[in-house]
Amino acid sequence: MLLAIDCGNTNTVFSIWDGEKFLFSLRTSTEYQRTADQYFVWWDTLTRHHGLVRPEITGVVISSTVPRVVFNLRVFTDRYFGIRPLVVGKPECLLPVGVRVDAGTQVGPDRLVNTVAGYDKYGGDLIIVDFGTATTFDVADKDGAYIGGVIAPGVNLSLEALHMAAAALPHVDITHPDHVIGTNTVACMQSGIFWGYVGLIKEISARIKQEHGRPMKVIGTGGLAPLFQSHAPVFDEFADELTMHGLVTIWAYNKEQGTV
Ligand SMILES: Nc1ncnc2c1ncn2[C@@H]1O[C@H](COP(=O)(O)OP(=O)(O)OP(=O)(O)O)[C@@H](O)[C@H]1O
Ligand SMILES: CC(C)(CO)[C@@H](O)C(=O)NCCC(=O)O
Ligand SMILES: [K+]
Repeated sequence: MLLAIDCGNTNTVFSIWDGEKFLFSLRTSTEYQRTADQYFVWWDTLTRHHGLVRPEITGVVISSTVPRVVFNLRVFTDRYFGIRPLVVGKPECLLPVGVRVDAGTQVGPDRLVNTVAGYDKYGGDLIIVDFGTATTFDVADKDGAYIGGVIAPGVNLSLEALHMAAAALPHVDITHPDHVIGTNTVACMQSGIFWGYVGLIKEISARIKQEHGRPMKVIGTGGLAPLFQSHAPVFDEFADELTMHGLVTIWAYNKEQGTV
């Protein structure tokens, strides 16, 4: 079985791929101090909970937006599975799509993985909007190459920033507000964030399409994509677990090329 690990700035997700489907996902906060042994205790408890006792892991693929966490993940996979992971962004990890950006730019591996997944599922000329710690727009060209995009603050980060910077603004959770005109502080903040992001997504997508000059499909993914899509359709499609799909695709490609 393949273990796919997606480390974001907020959360780290482990998913087990049995060759045909994902069996389940485990989510933990991203902390570079977490040791290999701590990962194992967590892993062993939760895989048992899902009915797998010491699953036989034969491959590991990692995408990490936090370079520091990779060290302990490497120790974890080496110590407990005897495996050297394939790490997206490292020179030995080949990508099935091109990357055409300014020389010397370090593209976030999650964005490359999303682009690979998007191209595999939908073909080229895509805008992939991912709601994580940041809200990112990844643009895939006709041939699937990653050609750049947009980085905006994440939804929860924006709410947190309002709370941190203004003494009278509480911590609130994102939700779909019934009205645009808020009649209390929480409703005002929820409206600002929800409708503000709807506007952001529409405006940025429209401008990307104009600049790109060819019809494009807009794909939404990440924890908060369904909330937006269900109340204010801003995507052509919602893709669940797009990053995980990309990790499996990259693993399969490297297997084909003989790099793993
Ligand atoms: N209705 C909701 N209200 C608040 N948060 C939500 C809601 N639905 C999902 N989430 C959040 O979305 C997160 C899942 O999003 P996702 O995995 O795409 O990104 P992330 O883990 O927040 O960021 P990153 O991948 O950058 O670490 C969950 O951890 C949860 O906190
Ligand atoms: C933008 C984030 C934080 C989104 O997870 C990540 O992709 C990242 O750290 N990117 C590096 C810069 C870039 O992608 O251009
Ligand atoms: K993510």
